[in-house]
Amino acid sequence: MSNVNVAVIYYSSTGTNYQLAKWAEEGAKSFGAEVKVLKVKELAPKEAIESNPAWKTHLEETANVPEASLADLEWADAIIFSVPTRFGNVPSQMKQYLDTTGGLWFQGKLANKVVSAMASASNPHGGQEQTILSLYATMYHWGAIVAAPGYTDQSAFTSGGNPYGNSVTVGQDGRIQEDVVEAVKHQARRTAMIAAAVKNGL
Ligand SMILES: Cc1cc2nc3c(=O)[nH]c(=O)nc-3n(C[C@H](O)[C@H](O)[C@H](O)COP(=O)(O)O)c2cc1C
Repeated sequence: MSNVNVAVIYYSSTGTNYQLAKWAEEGAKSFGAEVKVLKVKELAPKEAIESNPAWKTHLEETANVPEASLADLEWADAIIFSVPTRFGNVPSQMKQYLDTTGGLWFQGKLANKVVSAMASASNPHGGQEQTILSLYATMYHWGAIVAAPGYTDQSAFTSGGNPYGNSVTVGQDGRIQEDVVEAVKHQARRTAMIAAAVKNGL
């Protein structure tokens, strides 16, 4: 055990970001971290969900995944986010969760959290990088330490090479087009490793 707590917090309508979160869980666990995979609360109207069978199925399949709370943020030394793009921004479900963190921020309890993020879109250039950067803007306000993967591992060169955080393209068939498994695990391990250094060194 590395005495580091990692929260992997995601939003997913149709499963892509849940899959990224699960690979990140494996990566952080391989560092010896204690890991929680947590979803943010679904806020979409029932009619919208019912109109998309893949969305409805995914929600049912992940009904047992716990919802992220503010206590989870206090517990976590490192947080890895995963979100689908919404026109280059984070989904409103994730934004709503982030908007509940004002109290923790005010008390200084989000400072020095080590964070990184992942994203997905339907198109190869559909806004993955911008979505991650949009999320990082909030992290800078938190006083968090952004542990972007950069090109710190060979896996970056076979996974699409997004240095801000791993990202994927999801085809019409719902499948992830890039081979990002090792790169996601590396990102998670690195985020946990930097959190351990911060926690044990500060
Ligand atoms: C409101 C909305 C906006 C979206 N905007 C974009 C976009 O600008 N570019 C793009 O490539 N995909 C866009 N998408 C597609 C999603 O990013 C894609 O369905 C998602 O990455 C799948 O992730 P998930 O399976 O975890 O839900 C959008 C989807 C929705 C519902």
